[in-house]
Parts: sequence; structure tokens; C-alpha cells
Amino acid sequence: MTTLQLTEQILKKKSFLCIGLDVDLDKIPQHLLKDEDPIFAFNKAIIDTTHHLCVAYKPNIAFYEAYGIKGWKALQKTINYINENHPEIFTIADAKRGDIGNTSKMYAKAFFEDLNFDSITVAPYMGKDSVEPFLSFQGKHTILLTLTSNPGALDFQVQKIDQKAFYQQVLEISKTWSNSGNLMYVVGATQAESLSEIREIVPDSFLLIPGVGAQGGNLEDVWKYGKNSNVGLLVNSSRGIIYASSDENFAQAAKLKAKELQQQMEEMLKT
Ligand SMILES: O=c1ccn([C@@H]2O[C@H](COP(=O)(O)O)[C@@H](O)[C@H]2O)c(=O)[nH]1
Repeated sequence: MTTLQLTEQILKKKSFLCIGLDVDLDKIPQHLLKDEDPIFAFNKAIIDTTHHLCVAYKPNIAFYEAYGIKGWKALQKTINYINENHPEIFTIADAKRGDIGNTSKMYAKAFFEDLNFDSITVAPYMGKDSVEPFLSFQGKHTILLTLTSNPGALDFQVQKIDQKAFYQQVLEISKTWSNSGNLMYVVGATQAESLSEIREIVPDSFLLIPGVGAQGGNLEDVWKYGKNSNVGLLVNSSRGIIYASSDENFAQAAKLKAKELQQQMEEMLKT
């Protein structure tokens, strides 16, 4: 999917919501554990009730890898289900990969070719040759971790090198790489005060913003400081939506939570 198509979906659905599919078997409704594939059964129910309210789904790969081969199969079924039934939805493999070039190439093949995700999150720490193998896939997007939502973001990302914070260097340097048009950036909703300055460096790029809901980030601030003239935002919520209820009505409860966020976004898009 192109960024233009993604923007069209945002305007059509009046939503820049990304729903995180972070499935934890200890948190899903217990009746689903009787299913042959509880992870997929949970995801399918969430997708069936929320697909019209969001423009992206983001399975965090850790939540699938943790369950071994069963988790990986559930991930495959989930991405296939989205691609077959809702091809207009942007898919993000939140895998946070990045390694020496030939290894990154294999990560890229796994997530872009085998699983057919539209995008993947990548850590920039190993530099250009670790990221460019992802960027070389046409029609796919690489979402670089930039200023993350967790307290540990202060350990390295804001430290200064040549008077500039490390995360600012990530933005400026990555813009010079081959196929940098395929780049998007992760900025935590908890870092909203830095969004204006980030927008000055990457005015046109999409920003993936996790951290609203369970982590306390504020959607109004993200909109105020992070939007660009094409919206340019994907705001993720995982636990706040998918675990809205642990009863049999969990998917309807998730739909209500997603609807609340979508309605706030619809109002913002009118301004
Ligand atoms: O800076 C980051 C980067 C990634 N994440 C991921 O997003 C979701 C957030 O989940 P919530 O339940 O809505 O808090 C999760 O998969 C994180 O690993 C992030 O939170 N912050």
C-alpha cells in the first residue's frame, strides 16, 4: 500500500487509528482457550468488529513468538485474514528488527514476502547498512524507532552527539539513505512535547504513535503537535482496546473503545 492510499483510507474512514493485536493468553476471555487456535479466534473476533473504525492493525511479534510454532501459525492466519478480507487496511509487523545487512535482508523477506506485511518496525542502532535492506522492498515501509514511549527512551535516545539528540540524528541521517521515501518513524505519545520539533525535521513522513491509553499518552497533544497537512499520523492503542472486557462480549467492548477513539479522531480531522 502507498502512503497516498493510506491517507485516502484515513480520510474515508475518518480515522487514523491503529489497533495493536498483542494477544496474551492470560488476558483473553477464558472460553476462547477451548478453541483449536485461541489466538486467531481472538484476533478474528476483534478484526470483525473493528475493521471499519481503524486504518491499520499492528500485531506485536513478541506476543506470537512467545507461543512458539502455534503463535507463528496464528500470526500467519491473522495477516492472511486481514489481507484477504480487508486489503485496504495497512499492516504493521511490530518486530523491532535490524542486524548486519545480509541478516536484515532475511528479516525483510520473512515479513514482507512470506508474511506479506505492508511495514515493519526496525531499530536504527546498527545504522544504514542494517536498515537499507528493508528500504529496498518497493511498496513496503520501514518504521524506524525514533523517540520511544518508555522511560528508558531517556537512556540513549535523548543523549546529545554534536549538540543534537540521538533521535534527531536518527531522523536527519536516515533521510539521506536510499529509498528513504519508504521510511516512517515511531514516536511515543508520551513524548508529545517533542513532536513539533520532529515535524520540522520530517514534515512529510508518517509517524506511528504508540502509547495512548494504557501508557497515558494524550491524543489531543499528539494531534496538535504531530499532524501534518496530510494528517501523517497513525495512533496505536493495543491493551486499551483489545482487553476492554474479558467477558464473552469482549469484541463488542473492543468495538466501543475503538469507536470512542475514532470519534475523537473524526472531530480532529474536521479542524
Ligand atoms: O515506543 C514504543 C514502540 C512500540 N510500542 C509498542 O506499541 C504497543 C503499545 O501497546 P499499549 O497496550 O497500547 O500500551 C505495544 O505493542 C508496544 O510494544 C510502544 O508501546 N512504544
